[in-house]
Amino acid sequence: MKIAVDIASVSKSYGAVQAVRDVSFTLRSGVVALVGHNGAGKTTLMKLMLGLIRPTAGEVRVLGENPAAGQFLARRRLGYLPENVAFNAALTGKETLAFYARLKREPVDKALTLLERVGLGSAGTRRVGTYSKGMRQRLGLAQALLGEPEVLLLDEPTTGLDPALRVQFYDIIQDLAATGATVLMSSHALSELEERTERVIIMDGGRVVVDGAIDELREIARLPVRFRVRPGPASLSLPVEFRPRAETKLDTVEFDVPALRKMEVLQSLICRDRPPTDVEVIPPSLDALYAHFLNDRGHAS
Ligand SMILES: Nc1ncnc2c1ncn2[C@@H]1O[C@H](COP(=O)(O)OP(=O)(O)OP(=O)(O)O)[C@@H](O)[C@H]1O
Repeated sequence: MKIAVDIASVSKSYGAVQAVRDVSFTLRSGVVALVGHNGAGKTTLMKLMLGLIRPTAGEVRVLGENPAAGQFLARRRLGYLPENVAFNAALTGKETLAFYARLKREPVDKALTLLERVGLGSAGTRRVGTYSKGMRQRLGLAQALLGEPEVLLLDEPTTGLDPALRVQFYDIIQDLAATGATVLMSSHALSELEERTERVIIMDGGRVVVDGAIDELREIARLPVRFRVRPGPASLSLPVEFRPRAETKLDTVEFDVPALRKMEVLQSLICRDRPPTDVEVIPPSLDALYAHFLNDRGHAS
């Protein structure tokens, strides 16, 4: 699989502010989440990939080219949805998309089919000034999808979308990733990323704190796993070290077990004379992993 984005020892300072510090990673096809507190450097990294700003040190390559070079031919193969989409309120959705299609030298007819794809088909003739925030966000996504980009950079794309639209949004980007595209999205909505990204890059203070698949992050963090046991008619006696959590529901018992002892505890539960009627083993969530990696660095989560 070819490398679509190559960030090599990249730093970016704005005067005294070090927004990005010695960051290196590569992106191939698939969906990658870029997460971190406000000001962690996520947007700055995306702007570097777009060639809107130049690195203070290091090298950025997107689709084999330097995006800040005068003739960045790969620009047409890039899509970008900024954090705050701003459109001309006087234009209709169709006119807006046609305008961006011409800028990107894409056929306008084909571009307009994207309005259907993001669920704005019937609102295409309405002026953007009358759109809700979610509708503007979807128009922004349609603009970013122009020309079936090979690299799609999305800055907090699901802000303002209701739960049904979020599901639709993830379906669209997963379809695109399935065709071999690279999708990098920054987000604060960790719980919805968990099932939908193959890899997570956590940033803090301009640096990459950890980078990997969620299971790899779990492996590194070694946070306890949660057991949720339905004892059934038999009462559940637990070793003292596994004290039930206070908020346990009436018919279930929940307790935390060190990751390395998961199988041993599971086996001891199942091999009882009267085993529980149900056992759920819940791995640490992305929220918990995020708090763990950032707390390690002396932050409150
Ligand atoms: N044009 C600029 N001039 C000066 N400082 C800037 C500029 N752009 C960003 N910064 C600073 O660089 C740091 C990183 O900002 P950036 O916008 O990349 O963070 P972020 O992770 O995208 O944050 P958020 O989640 O709030 O969008 C912040 O301290 C920010 O104030």
